[in-house]
Amino acid sequence: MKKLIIATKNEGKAREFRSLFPEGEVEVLSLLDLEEPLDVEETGNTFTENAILKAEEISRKYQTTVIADDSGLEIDYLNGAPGVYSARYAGAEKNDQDNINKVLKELSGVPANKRTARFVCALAVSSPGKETKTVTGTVDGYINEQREGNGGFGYDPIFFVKDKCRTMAELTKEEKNAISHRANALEKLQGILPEYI
Ligand SMILES: O=c1nc[nH]c2c1ncn2[C@H]1C[C@H](O)[C@@H](COP(=O)(O)OP(=O)(O)OP(=O)(O)O)O1
Ligand SMILES: [Mg+2]
Repeated sequence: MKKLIIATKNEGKAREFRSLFPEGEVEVLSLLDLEEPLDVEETGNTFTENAILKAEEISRKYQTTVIADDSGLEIDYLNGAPGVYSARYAGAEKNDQDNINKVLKELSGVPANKRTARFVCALAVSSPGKETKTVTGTVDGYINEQREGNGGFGYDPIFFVKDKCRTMAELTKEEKNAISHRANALEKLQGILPEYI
């Protein structure tokens, strides 16, 4: 079976990638399945730059095809923050609950029509001896007043999906996979992926 490493230490992302690839066709591993994985520093100014950094470094180390995902939340009222700092918004320990609390505090009292936001996902695919390619996917929504739902990960409990009238955390796995920024980006990658795996 073809093997693909997803250059992530985020269990939520790894779970979604496993379910986005048809079972039995591609074996999807993440850095959480490997011993002593590298920690790639995210020094880029954009999601795309960070995805390239992660994909190329991990692909070089394991000499195999790697997809990296750099993603996050852009809130218009905060001029695009937390953006590339989404994971470390409330501090270096990358705590989802602290990050959510910080966003809710910053948007406290802000009316519904000014709470527009989007999730962005940049994917980079890298393979030894091949040119790295990137794609980006997005999904639009609003920042909810409080947490709702237990599904997903990260900022999902406060991300109200425009087209679903529920938060991302209230959607089933299948519903999220049908509309998410990650699924949207992966769809764009499908056409070129066979050249890499
Ligand atoms: O579908 C999503 N639903 C909710 N939140 C999400 C989603 N997708 C990204 N996010 C948030 C989580 C984290 O705060 C940041 C990603 O940061 P990002 O650096 O790309 O990932 P990470 O550090 O958790 O793992 P890694 O770099 O090992 O892939 O955006
Ligand atoms: Mg990261």
